[in-house]
Amino acid sequence: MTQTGMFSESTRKPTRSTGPRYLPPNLRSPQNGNAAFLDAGAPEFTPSRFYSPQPARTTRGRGRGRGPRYTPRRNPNWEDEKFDELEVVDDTLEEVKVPNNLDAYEDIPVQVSGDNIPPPVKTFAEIDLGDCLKQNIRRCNYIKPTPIQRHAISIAVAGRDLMACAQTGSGKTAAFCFPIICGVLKHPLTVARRGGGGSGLACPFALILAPTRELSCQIYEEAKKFAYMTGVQIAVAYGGTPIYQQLRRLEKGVDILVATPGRLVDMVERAKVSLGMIKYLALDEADRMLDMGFEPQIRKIVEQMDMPPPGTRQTMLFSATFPDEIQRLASDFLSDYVFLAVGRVGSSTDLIVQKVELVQEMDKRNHLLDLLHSQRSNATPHSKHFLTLVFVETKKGANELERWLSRNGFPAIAMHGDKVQMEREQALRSFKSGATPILVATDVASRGLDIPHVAHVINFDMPKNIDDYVHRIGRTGRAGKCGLATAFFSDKNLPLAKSLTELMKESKQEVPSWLSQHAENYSAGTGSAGGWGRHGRGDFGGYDFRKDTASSSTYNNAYAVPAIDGYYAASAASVNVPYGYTYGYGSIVASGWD
Ligand SMILES: Nc1ncnc2c1ncn2[C@@H]1O[C@H](COP(=O)(O)OP(=O)(O)OP(=O)(O)O)[C@@H](O)[C@H]1O
Repeated sequence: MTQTGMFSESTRKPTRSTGPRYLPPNLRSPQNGNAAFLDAGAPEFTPSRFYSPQPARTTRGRGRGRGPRYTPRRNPNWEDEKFDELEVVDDTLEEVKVPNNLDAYEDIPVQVSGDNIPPPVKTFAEIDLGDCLKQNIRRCNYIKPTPIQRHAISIAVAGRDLMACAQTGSGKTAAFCFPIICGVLKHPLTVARRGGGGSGLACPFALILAPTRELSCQIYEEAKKFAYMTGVQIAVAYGGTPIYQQLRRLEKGVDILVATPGRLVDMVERAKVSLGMIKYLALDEADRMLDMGFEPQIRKIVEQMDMPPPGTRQTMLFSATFPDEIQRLASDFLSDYVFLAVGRVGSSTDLIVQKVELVQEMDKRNHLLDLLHSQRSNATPHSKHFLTLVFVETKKGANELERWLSRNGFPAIAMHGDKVQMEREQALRSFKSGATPILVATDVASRGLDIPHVAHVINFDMPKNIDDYVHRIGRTGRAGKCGLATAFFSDKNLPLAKSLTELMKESKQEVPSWLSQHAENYSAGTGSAGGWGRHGRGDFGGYDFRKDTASSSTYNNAYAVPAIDGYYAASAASVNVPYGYTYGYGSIVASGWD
């Protein structure tokens, strides 16, 4: 029998399920925007504000706080905004709030390589982030840093370039936002120098690039929360909406610009944005930004538009996946960088229960209906509010499935690149709020989006490669919560069998025997190594491609030290371990990273 009991393995004919379907704990028993720009009267900042925050409004923006009254110098360019309003408020789903469980990331091995690596921290308090930012970190309820944050923030605040890879939902956004905001606060620019002096040319100090409009907006919203009441000016630029509104905002001056590449190129070519002052450059979903689709635009932005060169600017690349060839390409943009991998590059988190079902193309719709009916009938008062994200291959397929699900009693909405931006945003809003609890999307929704309450990701059509699968399923199981991912695997997907098997094994998932068999047959038939060949060596563990080329003597300043509380603390002592150190379990250290 197949893993799911839905199909007979020998005939592969569908046999309707009679027994109860598997539902993971998160679906069973659940104890488990676009606001206007910046703060209410945010004051112009000065270096002293880095260390001396203005008194917080203790009611989180509602009414007056206690303590000494602070009347900030109002800047007419800033519109009133309160911290609470910077959050995506989804009152309808308030009752299903599941707390983050960041302890889930404690056991993940960490590998760091490079020269003179700054040691990690255990708490936010240990890093010199400034009082204002620290206060906002507390406001966001970030009690302690996740592993990627412990390492990356310390490395970035020390001024080092960074290529960082960590699992989906493990807090990479804050890992690049905090050092950037901290850097801006330490080197404040005058309004004129940041482009707000009426020159019509915005000169941001930091640039964060992301591949999709929705992700840019999300990073922008997050960054605004982190920079609340600091005076740091943040703006967003993305396509699909009138450029003039965004340009008007930029005319007021900007410290941190979050952008999609196309819209940014347009603005630079219109001489509305200069990249000449960029000190910090962050690429989120960096492997996507440097793959064939985006690479020419990124090269143009980074190499031909006045941006200071590597070494002068600080560059940070983040993703959950980092194929070798992209690492190689990315090194053009970096200078003496540290490579950081939390978990193995491109691995998935075992917080996500992965199910693979053998379903032929013509049976997929009925199979999906069965799955949704079963989910509905097993739902508890709590889990009935959870959201389901269904990935399909084509835009047309998304529209068709949306209509078909809605006709069959499952309210769904589609999101894809052929929809106008307003429709895309509307779809996402409706999904996030729970008004339409099923989103049918193409890969436009596969990366970076942090949507609370997504409990189930269904790969109705499998993606073309395993990295996309990792990002897609990563829309659930975030911030330490669990999630479920179901994949419909058909004959079309045989080339994916080996890498999927390996990914599942590594994430401690049960691999159906038919899938293992396909994996063996397919790689034997094609003579292909398949699987993790994308990382060059077919091994497990974080992997810095420089290890294949660098002489170890270049990287003799690294160290490894014993675990404290299940985590390894750094020691200043160099023990002359060639090329990098590894945090985590001994078994991982010996697993072939060196
Ligand atoms: N230190 C922390 N404490 C509490 N919550 C956190 C912390 N860091 C991040 N989070 C929360 O975890 C969630 C996931 O974070 P984030 O979106 O940055 O993940 P990511 O690693 O960028 O994921 P992806 O690879 O999908 O882009 C967010 O809701 C964020 O607010």
